[in-house]
Amino acid sequence: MSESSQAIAADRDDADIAALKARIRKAAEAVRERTPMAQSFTNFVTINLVANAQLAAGGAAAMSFLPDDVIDTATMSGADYINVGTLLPFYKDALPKIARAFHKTGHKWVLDPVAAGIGSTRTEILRAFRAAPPTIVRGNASEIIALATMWGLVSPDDATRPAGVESVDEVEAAVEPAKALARFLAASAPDGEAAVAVSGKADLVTDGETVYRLPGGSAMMAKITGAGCSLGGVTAVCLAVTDPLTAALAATALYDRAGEAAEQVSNGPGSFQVAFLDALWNTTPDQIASSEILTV
Ligand SMILES: Nc1ncnc2c1ncn2[C@@H]1O[C@H](COP(=O)(O)OP(=O)(O)OP(=O)(O)O)[C@@H](O)[C@H]1O
Ligand SMILES: Cc1ncsc1CCO
Ligand SMILES: [Mg+2]
Repeated sequence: MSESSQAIAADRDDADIAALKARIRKAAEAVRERTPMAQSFTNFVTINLVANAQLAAGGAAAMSFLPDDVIDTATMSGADYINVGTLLPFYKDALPKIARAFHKTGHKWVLDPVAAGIGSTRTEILRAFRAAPPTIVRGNASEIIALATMWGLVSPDDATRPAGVESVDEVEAAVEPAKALARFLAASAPDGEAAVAVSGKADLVTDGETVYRLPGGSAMMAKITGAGCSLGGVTAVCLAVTDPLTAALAATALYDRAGEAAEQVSNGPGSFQVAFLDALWNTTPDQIASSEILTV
């Protein structure tokens, strides 16, 4: 590329990021104004943190494990959240049933594929979601790699090993799987829009075309359980008011800023979790929208 075309491309990138930040600000303001409800079918370990984080971020929460409850309430829920962290045998029927109902009506939902790759029940459930996919997948790097591999979107390599609930891969290793996953989700979405968010030291969000990187956060976020699970729930709150890419970016940026603020005023995991909820509450749409977003 010549120097002048490089400069034109850089200007276009700057304009795209500015437009995206305007959408993020509008979404963050809409969450505060409208208190959108995002219903969750989530794991037992972190269910309380998920609900509290959704409230602190400006949304409303409702938890259920009954397909009829979840499917009926979807009409009141701006977007749903499904997290497969702790599974029971009946989920094998319940979760695909819920996903199919959402698919039929075009209801938007966020999936956290916790521990993707571990156990035949979890694998069966995650495989079933391929035919009725979510709008956003949010996970750590290992989970994103495992899900994209399971769905046949990237070729298997040694990264298909079970990952547990903690990531054993760097965010960078998940770039191509995340893009492939986002393109697959977009192709299945009624309006052609979807996103994938990969959390870690530096977070990554993609719509399948562009890869956005969001630096920041706090290492203490990995020392409490459920920073990732609750980020999924807050992403669903944002998805209730905006498009998938903007929702994933807004929630990710909010978590990075809130993590930094909480680290400043806490002195261990217990006080960090409390300070983190306060920080979710106190982080402004302006701070969220001013977050650094890189496309290189
Ligand atoms: N080392 C780190 N530095 C900065 N931020 C981090 C770090 N590790 C995690 N985070 C942040 O913590 C949040 C959760 O990410 P993480 O990758 O730990 O999710 P997870 O593994 O799914 O968590 P869990 O399953 O416990 O809910 C994200 O907002 C991410 O940016
Ligand atoms: C610790 C743990 N085990 C199953 S789900 C969960 C929460 C973090 O993913
Ligand atoms: Mg997780």
